[in-house]
Amino acid sequence: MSLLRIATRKSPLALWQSEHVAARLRAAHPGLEVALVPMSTRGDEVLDRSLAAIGGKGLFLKELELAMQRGEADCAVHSLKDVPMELEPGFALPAILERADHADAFVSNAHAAPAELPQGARVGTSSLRRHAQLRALRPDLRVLDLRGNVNTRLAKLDAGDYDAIVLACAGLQRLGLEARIRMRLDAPAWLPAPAQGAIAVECRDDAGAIRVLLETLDHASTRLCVEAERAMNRALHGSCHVPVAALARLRGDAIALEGLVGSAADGELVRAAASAPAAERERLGAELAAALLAAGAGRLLAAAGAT
Ligand SMILES: NCc1[nH]cc(CCC(=O)O)c1CC(=O)O
Repeated sequence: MSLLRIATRKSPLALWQSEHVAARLRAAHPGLEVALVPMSTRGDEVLDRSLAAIGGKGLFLKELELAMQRGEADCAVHSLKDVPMELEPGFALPAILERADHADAFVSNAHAAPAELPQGARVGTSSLRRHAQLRALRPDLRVLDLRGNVNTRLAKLDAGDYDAIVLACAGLQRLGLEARIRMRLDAPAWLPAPAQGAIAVECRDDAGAIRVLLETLDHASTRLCVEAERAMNRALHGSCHVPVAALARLRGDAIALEGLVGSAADGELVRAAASAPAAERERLGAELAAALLAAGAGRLLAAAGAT
């Protein structure tokens, strides 16, 4: 193979991530030519309706998968947290890159932390997971919808539409916007989306040579952790537009997994944590999901329309 074509969304973050994968591939495979194929997806175009209403986050992948099926691209780069728990049949994720910062970021021009927001302040996020955790911290906050790419969301904050917003640290760091982070929102009090901060590369599962090439970028310990997080998420509902958070960390040969299910309506959070040998990460994820359900998470998921 001499040319590898990477299908990518066109947002600045998606382009950064795809350029990053391209640079890593060029470094690992001298002589390989790598080109980006930027594409628009329905998830990027339809901004006036919620993602759930237009079919969930899989919409960000669909067009890229069609391009691979048509033979117009060899692989596609995604934020793993946007990849559905069940991949489309015929596709594989041969590379999960080393995870960047997994945490969420509190971003505000006037306030240094959620605790310092005035009573009834307006906080922007369209994530049920962030919404529920914000309401758990501060039931008085007014959580308002906020869609669009990272730069668009920051522009809306700067225009005064919100007193604060919550974004992923990883996205801000990749875009050179780390200075916008006022406070990291981190475990155990605050949990990220399953697989947040990890970049994944998808290809057709029948693309043997491409798979082998992409596998050179795979980061084993990141994969162990995000597979545990995704197993938990999969056992809870099967989609990704739900108030579910998870964080797995490797401690020697064991994985420590924390998870929560929340309610955006009233800020109730159901939490659980467990550890297991890394080899048993799928079982660990399923068992943590069962523990969350036993603690009442099913009612919160049903209320969020996830079941
Ligand atoms: N929902 C969009 C999205 N998908 C991945 C990231 C951040 C990068 C990552 O998690 O690797 C973001 C932006 C955000 O949540 O602020």
